Amino acid sequence: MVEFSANLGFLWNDLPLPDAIRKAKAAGFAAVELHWPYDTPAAEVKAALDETGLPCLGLNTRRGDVAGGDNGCAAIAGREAEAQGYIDEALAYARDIGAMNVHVMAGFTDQSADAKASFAQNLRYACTQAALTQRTILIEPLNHHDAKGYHIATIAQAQEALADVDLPNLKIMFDCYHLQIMQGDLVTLFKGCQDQIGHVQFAAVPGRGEPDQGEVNYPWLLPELARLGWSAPFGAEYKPRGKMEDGLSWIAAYR
Ligand SMILES: O=C(O)[C@@H](O)C(=O)CO
Ligand SMILES: [Mg+2]
Repeated sequence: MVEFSANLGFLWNDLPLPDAIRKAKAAGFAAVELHWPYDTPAAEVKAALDETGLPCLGLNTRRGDVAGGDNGCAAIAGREAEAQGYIDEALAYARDIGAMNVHVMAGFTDQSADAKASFAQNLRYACTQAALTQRTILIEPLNHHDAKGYHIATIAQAQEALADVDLPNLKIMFDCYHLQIMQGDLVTLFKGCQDQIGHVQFAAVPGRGEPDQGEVNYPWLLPELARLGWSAPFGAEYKPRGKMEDGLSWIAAYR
């Protein structure tokens, strides 16, 4: 059966994280994943995970100065100390709550050789630290409408970064929403990098709402990716169009 992970960066994000975890459990999700949980003590998140029995699949490194336009800084030359501080923080939080993946946010760059070198240096650091506790580091191509100028926007760019680093615990976050916008042909794209994928996410295109309308036929696509071998929960990373609970009927198409 296809299972889902509730991305609590978008779902129930008006609630304290422990309550959002309980809501995800009650709605039938098999896991949760987080964006930036740092305002909530890890012990509170861990207690809610233990209470519900839900695993947390991952969380992101901090983005830096968001009001100033940052979206991560791991590929910004000259900010390595800051980036590595965010990596340490994220890995410590992940360890405390038992999350196995940390998504390292690259930031906006000119994709110069310096940016690529800085990204590789920071990712090597992240992977080496993550390996000490058998964790995986993720990088995610983001689409050029929502995140214009983000360091990686395609699978080829992510694969180039993986090749530069060449460590087995660096994987790709395959977000169908971003990749449909940037590349399309999602099944072929998935097959071309399947062994390099660490997590799969999805949302409607366009609009990023519930995955029940738009360009991508998810009730066909997600079972197809499962048939091809993807067995972990798919990350429901969408922005509810209306009231959160009213939008959950999309799940019925998979039951
Ligand atoms: O797709 C996204 O935006 C997320 O997966 C994320 O981690 C933040 O950019
Ligand atoms: Mg995503």
